[in-house]
Amino acid sequence: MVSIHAHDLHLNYQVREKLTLRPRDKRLPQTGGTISGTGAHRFVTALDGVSFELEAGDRLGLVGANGAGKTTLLKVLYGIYEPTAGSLDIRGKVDALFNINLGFRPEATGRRNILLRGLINGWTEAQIAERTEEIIEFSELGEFIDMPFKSYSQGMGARLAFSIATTLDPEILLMDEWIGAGDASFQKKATDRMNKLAEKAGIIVLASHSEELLAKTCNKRLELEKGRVKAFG
Ligand SMILES: Nc1ncnc2c1ncn2[C@@H]1O[C@H](COP(=O)(O)OP(=O)(O)OP(=O)(O)O)[C@@H](O)[C@H]1O
Repeated sequence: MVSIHAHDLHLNYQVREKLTLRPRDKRLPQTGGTISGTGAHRFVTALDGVSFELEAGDRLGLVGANGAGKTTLLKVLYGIYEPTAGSLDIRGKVDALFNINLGFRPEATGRRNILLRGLINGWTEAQIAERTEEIIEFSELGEFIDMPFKSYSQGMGARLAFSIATTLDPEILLMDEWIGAGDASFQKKATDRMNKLAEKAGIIVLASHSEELLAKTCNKRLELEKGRVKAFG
């Protein structure tokens, strides 16, 4: 059974800076985490005691102002960053759709990128071959699937990335504001597919600034403010 249990997660980024004689600006920033320390020991606290639990079927919407910590939390859940403190227990295979173009070869065709992307995600060639037609069909890219990825528009890239990431049955899918790139008809299809995925006992975590999208897609909401949980429910 898939689940995510996060308890009191902290994440500090260390930011090395040259020493300057400039006085520090004492104004509190409106956006971003909390800055502390000086010189080579400056830190940004991006996550500050974040706790929540998700079970199979949950679709969590992550909200918060710019710099509130949404992307950082997704990266901690994906294992890119180790939390500075706190505990994280994840059951299930995690896939992520962060930057749409990340992991795509611009010179390779869409079809070849399906194979490469699938291999990176740990699928066998046979598994990928079995699903390739379904991926192409869902993406509605038609003949463009045999054109190089660099000839795609942003929305076309988003269609392909989403189709690959969701066709290979992820157990836990993390997404960062990707969906805005798709047009209205694709967003509708994508929302239906995410609902089906979540019904198949998966977990979806989606960071977005669109309340409308989150209301359509998610059953839970976690609001971050300066790295702290402002509301969860
Ligand atoms: N690599 C990094 N080094 C230092 N600080 C960082 C780094 N990445 C993010 N931060 C800081 O961590 C805090 C949280 O950033 P994060 O990208 O998680 O915010 P976000 O909620 O995703 O914002 P947005 O809505 O703008 O995408 C910010 O204060 C940011 O300045």
